[in-house]
Amino acid sequence: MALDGKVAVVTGGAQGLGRGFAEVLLKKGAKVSLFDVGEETGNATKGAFEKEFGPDQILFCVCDVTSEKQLKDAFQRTVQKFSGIDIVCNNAGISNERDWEKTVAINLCGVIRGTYLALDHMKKENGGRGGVIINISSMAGLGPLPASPVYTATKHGVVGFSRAMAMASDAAGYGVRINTMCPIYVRTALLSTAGSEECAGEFYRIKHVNRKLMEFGVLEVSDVVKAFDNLVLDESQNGAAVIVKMGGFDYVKFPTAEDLLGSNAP
Ligand SMILES: NC(=O)c1ccc[n+]([C@@H]2O[C@H](COP(=O)([O-])OP(=O)(O)OC[C@H]3O[C@@H](n4cnc5c(N)ncnc54)[C@H](O)[C@@H]3O)[C@@H](O)[C@H]2O)c1
Ligand SMILES: CCCCC/C=C\C=C\[C@H](O)C/C=C\C/C=C\CCCC(=O)O
Repeated sequence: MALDGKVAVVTGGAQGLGRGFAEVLLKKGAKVSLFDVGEETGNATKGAFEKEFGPDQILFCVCDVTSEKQLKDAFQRTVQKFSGIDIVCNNAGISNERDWEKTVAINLCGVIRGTYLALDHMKKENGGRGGVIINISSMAGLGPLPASPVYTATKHGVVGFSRAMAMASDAAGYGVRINTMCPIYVRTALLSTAGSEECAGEFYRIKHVNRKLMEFGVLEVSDVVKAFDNLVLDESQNGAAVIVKMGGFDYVKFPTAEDLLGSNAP
C-alpha cells in the first residue's frame, strides 16, 4: 500500500508510540487525524507536525476512546476534512491496575469500538475504500505480566479480537486487513508510570517481577515505528500479530486447530 494521499487515524496519537506512528505516516505523504484525550499535548503535537508537514495534512480531535459519541464524532470530522479513511491505528492505552475497569474500558473496549467505527467508514459494502487497521497490543498480549494482570487480560483480548475480526473481514469481503502489534517494553511515559504505587495498586509490592522482564530489553519508539511501517505496507498480512523485540520483529506462530485438538481436529 503506497501511503501518499492516504488518510490515517491514530488514537492516543499525542505522544509516545502513537505520535511516532503518526509521524512516519505523515513523512510518507499520508494525512493524519490524531484522536487523544490529552488536549494540551495533542495541540502541541499538531503544531509541531504542522510546522514540518504543512497545515493541510493534520487534524487533532480531542477524544476519549471510552466515549462512543466522542469517537463517532472524531471519525466523522476526519471523513469531512479528508474524505474517507484508509488506515486506522487503535493505539490509546494505559496501565493502571488500581483503576482496572478504566484499563479495560480504554485498552479493550476502546479498541473494539475503534475497530467497529473504522469498519463503518472503510468497508467496501458501505462505499469505503478498504485499507488496514492496526491494533496495538503488547508482548503482554502473548504472555503474562504478573504485576499487571488486568493489563495482560486486555492485551490478550486485543490479540484475540483482532484475529477473529481479520477472519470476519475476509469472509465478509470488507477489503480491510486487521493486524496486531505486540512490542516488549518501550521507553515512553506509560512505562515510567506503570510501576508507580498509584498505577500498580496492590501489585506495587511485587513490581520487581515486572521489572525483571526488562531483561528482555527496552525498545525506543523508533524501533516499533519501523515494524509498524512494514505492517501497514505489507498487503499480504491479515490476522497477523507482530512481536517487536530487541533486534527486530517477527510474526507470531499461533497453534492451529490441529496442534490443539490433535486427531479430534475437523
Ligand atoms: N510503553 C510500552 O512499554 C508499551 C509496550 C507495549 C505496548 N504498549 C502499548 O502502546 C500503546 C501506546 O502506549 P505508549 O507507551 O505510547 O503510552 P503513552 O502514555 O506515551 O501514550 C498513550 C497516549 O494515549 C492517550 N490516551 C490515554 N487514554 C486515552 C483515552 N481514554 N482516549 C484517548 N486517548 C487516550 C494518552 O493521552 C497518550 O497520548 C498502548 O496501547 C500501550 O499499552 C506500550
Ligand atoms: C511473555 C511475558 C510478557 C512480558 C511483557 C513485556 C513487555 C510488556 C510491555 C507492556 O506493554 C508495558 C506495560 C506496562 C508495564 C508495567 C509495569 C512496568 C514496571 C516498570 C517499573 O517498575 O519501572
